[in-house]
Amino acid sequence: MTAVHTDRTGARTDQAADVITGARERIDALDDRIIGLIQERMAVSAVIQDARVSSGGRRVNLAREMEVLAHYRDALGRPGTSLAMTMLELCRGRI
Ligand SMILES: O=C(O)C(=O)C[C@]1(C(=O)O)C=C[C@@H](O)C=C1
Repeated sequence: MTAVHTDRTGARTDQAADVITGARERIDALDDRIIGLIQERMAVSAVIQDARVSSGGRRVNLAREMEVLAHYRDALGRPGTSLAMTMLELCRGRI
């Protein structure tokens, strides 16, 4: 690769392109696992919500959602709150 060439990695050298390609494969594998965990979380959340609704309760439990939001914020900072909100929307739909 010449110094001015950029391939789909955006790298300017073959060495950097190899590092990026390898790291992207790891990211793709991690994303597959993360998506699988999210789907598993959605299924567990549905069990909880169904049990609550079947018992006459409400689908949503805001006190518990505050705990979930705090958990993500404490671990990941402010963007963690946004991530948790998206996760909750995936698990219980929009409110
Ligand atoms: O923990 C519960 O009570 C749930 O229903 C699970 C869950 C969640 O996905 O974390 C989903 C909906 C509720 O509003 C709160 C939390």
